Amino acid sequence: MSELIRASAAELAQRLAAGEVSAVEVTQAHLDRIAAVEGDVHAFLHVNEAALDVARQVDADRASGEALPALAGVPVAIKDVLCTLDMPSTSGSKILEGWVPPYDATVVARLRAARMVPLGKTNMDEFAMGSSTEFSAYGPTKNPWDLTRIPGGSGGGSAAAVAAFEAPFALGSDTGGSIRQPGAVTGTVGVKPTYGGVSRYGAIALASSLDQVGPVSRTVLDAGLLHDAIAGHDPRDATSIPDAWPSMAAAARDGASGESLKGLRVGVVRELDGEGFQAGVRQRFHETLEKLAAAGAEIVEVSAPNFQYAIAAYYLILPAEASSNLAKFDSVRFGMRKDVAGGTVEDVMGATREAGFGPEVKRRIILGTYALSAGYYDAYYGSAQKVRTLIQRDFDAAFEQADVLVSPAAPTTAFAFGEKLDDPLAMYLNDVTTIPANLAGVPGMSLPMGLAPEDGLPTGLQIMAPARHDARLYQVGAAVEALLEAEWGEPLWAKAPRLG
Ligand SMILES: NC(=O)C[C@H](N)C(=O)O
Repeated sequence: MSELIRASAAELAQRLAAGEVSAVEVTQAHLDRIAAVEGDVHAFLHVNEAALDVARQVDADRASGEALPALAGVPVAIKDVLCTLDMPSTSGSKILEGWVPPYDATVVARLRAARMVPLGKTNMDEFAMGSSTEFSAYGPTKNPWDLTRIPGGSGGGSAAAVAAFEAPFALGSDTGGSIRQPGAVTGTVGVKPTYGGVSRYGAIALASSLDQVGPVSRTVLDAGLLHDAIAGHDPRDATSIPDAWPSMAAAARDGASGESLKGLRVGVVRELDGEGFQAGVRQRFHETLEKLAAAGAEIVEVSAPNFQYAIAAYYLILPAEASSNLAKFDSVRFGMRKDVAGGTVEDVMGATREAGFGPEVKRRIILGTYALSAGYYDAYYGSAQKVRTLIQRDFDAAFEQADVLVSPAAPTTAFAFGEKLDDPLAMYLNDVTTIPANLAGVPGMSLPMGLAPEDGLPTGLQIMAPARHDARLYQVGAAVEALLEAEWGEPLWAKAPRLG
């Protein structure tokens, strides 16, 4: 295994800038790794044939003395929910099989402007609906820690690619936990930025009032570097916040000393612990709290009584928005078309959607259409929106008592394939800790907090901050990471099976 694939993006950037290694060498090392482990992991739906050309151009420009951006030549993987001009973008669905968009998502354009090297498109649950990648129309991704287990979802491909050293970092999207829950179960770092912090232009929409694009990586600093590369105002996304953002990477560097933990008020959300949480996850969580207290943090218990309704509200709001967002897959404008001999336009649309959408997508379209139908609108969608406001108020109250809120990032470690496939509610419960942040628009980070004693699999700590205070997540996250790594003697990812 080349040592280049185990280097962080920050280290690669430094070595590239110093001329110690070329972008072609770094890219080739990752392509070799992809070739070696993809048969087991299946993190990618498409590997970028142009990756080496992009790398070669970076090397040529560097050789000619051109001043290049800091991450020039660093490879990155991209979740297939994001539109890419030169690669198919399927969102994990058959209905978009082979579809190559006519434009790049803004975040992808920003990676290109930063001269990073796109390695390919990563697997995901169809249209980001799921927590295991088992709903991908192209077969599941396997968890690099245990190939019989799920890598989380919907962004299991991005998380597994990073955990298996196929990419130093990757882009994901998080509507109810799709960056953070895969992060938790693969021992990686995942961040859902503040709603509006990162452009969604060219991100295939699931639920527009919840979706955010964000980074997945092996270190908090790397997540910050990628976050910085994609953040900032985009006039093409009406929900994009116009203000400038502080550097997340700088916050991570600043946090690593641990100084910021002194006197930090860490709020433990009572409702996100206890029943339904795996014993080993709870054990690691409470040990982490003890370590934070020993490092000078003040641990306070906070209550968010309406969080218990978050999943119920989410599964009305999300299907309502998704059913309307997915109406555009009508067989006329783009994507799959199933012709029906002698049929009407409606017949063709019906046949296409029947053939093109998988079971979870159909379930949510039916749920959403029902929730929005005349006579039920106020009872379901209207009530869910009111619950959403109550959850936002719970956050406001909690952030008066605490600077950050913490919980386990997922209730269990990675489960086995098939375990929750026939039980949608059991699948939905995976996001019990992550959904509140989406409903309120606040940022959340998941980072490794050790292996669960009963199964030796990664557990994740979630840190949440008030809206627009993403930098605080990085500062605190880097401090927690340094604290835990000092005790383990090495980062968690160093314990991952080598594969390949
Ligand atoms: N899209 C997400 O953030 C994942 C969530 N598990 C869902 O199925 O909606």
